[in-house]
Amino acid sequence: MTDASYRDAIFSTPLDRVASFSFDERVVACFPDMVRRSIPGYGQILGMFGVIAERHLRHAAHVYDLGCSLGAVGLALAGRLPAEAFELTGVDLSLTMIGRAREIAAAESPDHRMQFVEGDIRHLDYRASGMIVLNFTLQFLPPADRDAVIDKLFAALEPGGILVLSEKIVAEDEQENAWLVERYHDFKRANGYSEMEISQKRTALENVLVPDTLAAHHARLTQAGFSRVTTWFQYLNFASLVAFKDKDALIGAKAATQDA
Ligand SMILES: C[S@@+](CC[C@H](N)C(=O)[O-])C[C@H]1O[C@@H](n2cnc3c(N)ncnc32)[C@H](O)[C@@H]1O
Ligand SMILES: O=C(O)C(=O)C[C@]1(C(=O)O)C=C[C@@H](O)C=C1
Repeated sequence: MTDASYRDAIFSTPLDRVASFSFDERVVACFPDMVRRSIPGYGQILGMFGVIAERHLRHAAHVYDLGCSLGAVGLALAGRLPAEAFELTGVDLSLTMIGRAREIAAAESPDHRMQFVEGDIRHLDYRASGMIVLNFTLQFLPPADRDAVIDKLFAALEPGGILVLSEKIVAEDEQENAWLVERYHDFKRANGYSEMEISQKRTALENVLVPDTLAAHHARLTQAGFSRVTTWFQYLNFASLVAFKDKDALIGAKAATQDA
């Protein structure tokens, strides 16, 4: 990205009281560095969105990027697909994120049709879409609100449509989960975070980022009506799933340049 991005040092000094994590201006300023050093596989997941879209997106279809932050999903698609291939709407609760996303998209992909709107993905009137992406967003909704959002997204998807859902996850087995969390903290150490940063961020995320199990994600997506759900990526306690609206979605994947 060409934007000025600062190194994430938000939890690097001792805090008397660690406030709940929020996507405020300090987080926006260091967000690219924070996600790169905190989400295992973040860059690899982004790199696959264009590849998946090439195979499943109807020509000129509408795409939603929900909880878009600085618009990385749209930029990833724009890096791979021509301007006429899709139209994208990014939605985020944080107006600061949306403002920066608009600036970055205008600078980096001025020819692609991408708009960024402030909004709560729980209360949106969704338009028909070929692809909907939730890249590390559902985990921030209160658990009780998650089913209804996924139901709405299923209804908004066109025939042949896909939902891509990336999430921090919790393993059902307690020991397996402890191992994954410990290795995740090692991953953060290896990326330059101190013990204090790791522990204060953990406290700040309590009751803010509430992870589900992979089984719960699969069950929710299946319950909403998706015909097929596949976990296509997992790196420690971070995973990405793709949910297909229709039964024949797998054989329905098209050649990269072919129009639907
Ligand atoms: C971890 S970030 C997403 C990262 C981003 N998708 C990416 O790929 O770089 C989570 C985002 O979800 C947004 N968010 C949380 N709850 C939301 C809601 N109810 N409606 C819209 N956005 C929400 C936050 O403001 C934040 O920008
Ligand atoms: O730092 C952590 O512990 C995380 O869970 C990473 C995570 C996420 O998964 O969304 C949490 C908050 C920030 O948005 C960036 C990354």
